[in-house]
Amino acid sequence: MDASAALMILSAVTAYLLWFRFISRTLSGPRVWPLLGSLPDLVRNANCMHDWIADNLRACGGTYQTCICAIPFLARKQGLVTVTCDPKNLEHILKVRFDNYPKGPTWQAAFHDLLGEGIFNSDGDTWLFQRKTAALEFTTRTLRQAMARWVSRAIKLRFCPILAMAQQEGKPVDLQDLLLRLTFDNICGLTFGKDPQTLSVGLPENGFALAFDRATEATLQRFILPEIIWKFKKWLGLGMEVSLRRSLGHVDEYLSEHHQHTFMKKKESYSDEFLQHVALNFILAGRDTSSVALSWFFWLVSQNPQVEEKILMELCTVLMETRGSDTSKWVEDPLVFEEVDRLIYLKAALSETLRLYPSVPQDSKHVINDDVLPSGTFLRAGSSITYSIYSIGRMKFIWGDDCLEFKPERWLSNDGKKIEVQDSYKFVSFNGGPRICLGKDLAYLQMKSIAAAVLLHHRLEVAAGHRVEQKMSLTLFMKYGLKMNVLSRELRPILEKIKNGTAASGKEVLTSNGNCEVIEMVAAVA
Ligand code: HEM
Repeated sequence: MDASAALMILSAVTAYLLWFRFISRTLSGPRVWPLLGSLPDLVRNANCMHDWIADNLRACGGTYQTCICAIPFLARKQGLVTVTCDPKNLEHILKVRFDNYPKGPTWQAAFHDLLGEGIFNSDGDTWLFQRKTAALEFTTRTLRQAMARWVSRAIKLRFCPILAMAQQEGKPVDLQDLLLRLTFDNICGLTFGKDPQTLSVGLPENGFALAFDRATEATLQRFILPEIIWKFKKWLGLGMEVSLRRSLGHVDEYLSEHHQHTFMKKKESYSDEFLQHVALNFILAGRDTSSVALSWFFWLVSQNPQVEEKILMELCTVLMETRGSDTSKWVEDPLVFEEVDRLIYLKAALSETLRLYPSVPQDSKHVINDDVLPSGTFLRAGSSITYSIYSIGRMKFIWGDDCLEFKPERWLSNDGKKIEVQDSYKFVSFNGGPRICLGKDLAYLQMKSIAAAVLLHHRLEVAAGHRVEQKMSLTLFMKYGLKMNVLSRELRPILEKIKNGTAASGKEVLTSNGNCEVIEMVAAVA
């Protein structure tokens, strides 16, 4: 090697070391390794990513910056990542400077084959147009009634019989799988006007559901690789890209047979392809989110018997008022909307579940122009910012010292009669700002109906030896499902409690509308 080559190598190494020193100092957060950035830490914590991010955020006061790869060009181009859970920053990104923080090109490119330019995967005018059209539909009673109808039918005709059979046979069920099937059937009913009945005795496989799952999984793989690599694999037809292409073929086939959407179908100017993508976006939005929230809810309730008891006391009180004292009438039919609407404590318990186990644990946005967050953090144009919804619910500085406890009471007003309005950016499990979840009210209606029906009929306990762990995915699934034993529900002790509670306090505290008749009925039943 001659002297000039040695000098060049020495200069390159020195330049790199200076750059690395700069990067390590500028970025606060998890360790930045020479060349590999925070990649080794990321790999090491791959199985507990959400808790690892929460620990980092706790240590850094709510916001940190890191880089995936410390090589100068890559670090600048795509490696600089800001992670935050500070509600003020969230309000800034999701509302105040909404236009500066779209989903961005990386996200859109990865999801384009599956979701096209549907509402989940678009920005700017394309998104705004769909948002306005869908928002009109989501505020009508028709959609709410349709959801109530699809949910009630599936609960009565299929979900309850499957649980009753499991109870009779003494066999555990995978509740997460049943719930996924149930919410898939509901959302297909709502979107196509037809229930595919993937939740039926024998649990039949459904080609569309399987293809859809495979396509989502293959799409997620794209986020692990740099864009250029997965695009190259797609072009060559390699690895998961083959599976993605095949699955998308099946999905398209199904959609072209069933594309009678309940909304947007009236506007005949839309192309079939566009309408199919609209449908897929709604299925993705409304299926996994509600079912994983319910899985964590049933698990949390099984671990917190005092919460379960309060849910049941509220449920019995409402049913006593609406259906009388004959308890056989309580389980004949699922609850109707007016009954579901009165279950305030149940709604608080579901919100508390979503605070600790948000269905979408991390979300991210692209930075268009240089900006400074309210926390003082500088964001470079072209970088991305991740907001950790999972961490927001687990910070003492946001939710207090008891932030890790499951306490539905924190959502209630002092008299316990209504949900206390929370600062919206400390609870972003349904997102916030102009892109807030459109299905929030439908989701509560659906989740409350399902939770009420299950808890009224059954007591659930985690099957012996079953491990409840988080799966590292865009949605917070349980890695091994949720195996639960289904036991019968005995309502008598609850009714006794209502009776004694009322007698002891001498007040009508247990009637949701102060109706004295209820107290007499409780006495009669218990
Ligand atoms: C517990 C249940 C649910 C949770 C936790 C939830 C959460 C979310 C979150 C976090 C987003 C923002 C995603 C993003 O932009 O990256 C979102 C968007 C959305 N959700 Fe939900 N969702 C739920 C149920 C539903 C249901 C049942 C529907 C439809 C029937 C629905 C429809 C939508 C739509 C259309 C969007 C896109 C809004 C937009 O980009 O303008 N969601 N949801």
